[in-house]
Amino acid sequence: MFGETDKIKIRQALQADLTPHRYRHVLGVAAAACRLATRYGYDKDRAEVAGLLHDAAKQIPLTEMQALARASFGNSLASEIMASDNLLHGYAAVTIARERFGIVDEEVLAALAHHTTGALQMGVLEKIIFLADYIEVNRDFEGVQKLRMLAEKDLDTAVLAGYDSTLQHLITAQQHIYVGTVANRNALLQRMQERKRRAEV
Ligand SMILES: Nc1ncnc2c1ncn2[C@@H]1O[C@H](COP(=O)(O)OP(=O)(O)O)[C@@H](O)[C@H]1O
Repeated sequence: MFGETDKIKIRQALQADLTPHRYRHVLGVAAAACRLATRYGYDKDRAEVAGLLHDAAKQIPLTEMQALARASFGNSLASEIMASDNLLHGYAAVTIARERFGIVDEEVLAALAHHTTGALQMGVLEKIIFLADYIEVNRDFEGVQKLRMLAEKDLDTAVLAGYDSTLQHLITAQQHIYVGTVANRNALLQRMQERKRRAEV
């Protein structure tokens, strides 16, 4: 479990390492994660720590990110993830959390790893951090208000809308799409549809 001292130590380290803009975003994600934890009955301290650390590797050069990710995941990550700082920084943050801050909480570590790509199956904290990253107070993009509203109503519906928003953005910007995200989005959609069908019979 995490106490105030742990959180202060993490905040100080991040403030020293990140740009003011990135640090503000990190504080926003931690605050949004706390609110979602309260809403969905999850431990607030664990949500706050995961929110604080999700971008701990964001400003590290790609080659260092790759070494950090290898320290926790070996050669198990898709080559597309390994080649992109956008996709890799969450996986690299796992090693920073473990080695620099002594974090062993598997749910916190999974939430860091999957906050950009999502995963085929995500637990509550993974969903909270994935969403908090979109809806934190400093974010301003088309559709953010709808995402904030959905996040209050239903976690899965909001995560699905988060995936869709990123995919739509990448298509509009004519950017490469890592297909793992599409598979993760489809797996969630299928589980939601099965749950709905079961509720109807
Ligand atoms: N499937 C994907 N394929 C390619 N780029 C992606 C994919 N998913 C997310 N991204 C991009 O990765 C970047 C980092 O996203 P994210 O980690 O959610 O934000 P942040 O690091 O600001 O918290 C964004 O520019 C996003 O568009």
